[in-house]
Amino acid sequence: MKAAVLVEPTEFEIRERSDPSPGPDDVLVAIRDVGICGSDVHYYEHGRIGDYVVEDPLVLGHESAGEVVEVGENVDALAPGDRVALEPGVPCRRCAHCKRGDYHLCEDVEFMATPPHDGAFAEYVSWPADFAYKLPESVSTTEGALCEPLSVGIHSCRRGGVGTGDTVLVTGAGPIGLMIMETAFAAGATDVIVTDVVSEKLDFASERGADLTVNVAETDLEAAVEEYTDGVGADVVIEASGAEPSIRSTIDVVRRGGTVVLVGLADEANVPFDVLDVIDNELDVHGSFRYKNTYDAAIGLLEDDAVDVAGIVDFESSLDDIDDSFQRAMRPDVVKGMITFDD
Ligand SMILES: NC(=O)c1ccc[n+]([C@@H]2O[C@H](COP(=O)([O-])OP(=O)(O)OC[C@H]3O[C@@H](n4cnc5c(N)ncnc54)[C@H](O)[C@@H]3O)[C@@H](O)[C@H]2O)c1
Ligand SMILES: C[C@@H](O)[C@H](N)C(=O)O
Repeated sequence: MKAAVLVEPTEFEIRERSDPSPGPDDVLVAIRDVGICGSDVHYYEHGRIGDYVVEDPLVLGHESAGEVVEVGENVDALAPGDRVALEPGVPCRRCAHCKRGDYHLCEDVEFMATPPHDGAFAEYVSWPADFAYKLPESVSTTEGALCEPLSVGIHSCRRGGVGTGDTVLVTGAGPIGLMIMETAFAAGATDVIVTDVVSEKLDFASERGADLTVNVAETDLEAAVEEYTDGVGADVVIEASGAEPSIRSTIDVVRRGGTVVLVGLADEANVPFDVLDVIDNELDVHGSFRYKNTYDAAIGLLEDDAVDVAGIVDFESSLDDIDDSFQRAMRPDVVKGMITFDD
């Protein structure tokens, strides 16, 4: 099979690799669509994210979906021809975190495209069948692949307890912020405010239903939220930019007794946070790391047309054009690029 292998920062090689063969509990999937995520771009540009360093040639891509072409002998739930979305993180299933149900916190998780584990920019992937979710007829493999960022949105809204009638502030209008907005509306939020520093991103968020957008490079966020919420503040603030000023601003714009969810990964681990504000205003501050038990929910939301994920795709390209696609995905006005494979 063909696979796009990152051999050096900013250098892919299309290499011929042997087809993977599924184990007894696995399915072999012919990949159809893979999204280009910000973390793929980061590995492409810098060859590392924090302590995760690309030391050997690595196949990137963890937002994927395709068609089952072979199943292992123990697999009953899926059959060749089924279209599936692949949940990219497979936990050990045995540790204390897995056993208490927090499998996304497993320290031995094998996550696609996180060194040393290969991802899905390849013609075939063999994957545990219980981390491959069958797509109904009405859900495309593009949407199946985008169940991954949608899952980040679902998990963060669950962490924030987003509910009916809430005003939710989402900071950052990248793919993750947009997926959080989609999920917040589906969870019953009536008002979603979105921030960014790029006006095109905010225009796009408005087109997709944001009730208020704030360009924080030009406008005072606290004043804008105060005006919009009659001085109360947002019920839930979900930080999805990773920008330090944005992280710091979250506790200034959430209402007393409200909830802050931190999703964006700051470049610096030490971001000043006024703990007295947290205590005095009785804030709930949650981290949100990847997701657990979200794929069935994501597919259900897509089947019900309760969310739109395909609308964030700016371009589709082939595996052979992966270098150009990554260069294009790095442009600040681009939200999502996809690599697609022929049937
Ligand atoms: N916790 C998790 O599980 C998880 C999962 C996926 C991504 N992430 C992180 O979430 C963040 C968002 O991911 P993404 O793929 O959408 O990234 P992205 O870079 O595409 O989007 C971030 C957006 O934030 C905007 N921004 C920059 N400074 C800002 C500021 N001061 N205020 C408001 N917006 C600002 C940018 O213009 C951009 O549109 C990243 O930090 C990413 O690493 C976390
Ligand atoms: C969750 C996923 O989208 C993220 N990029 C990660 O690697 O953790």
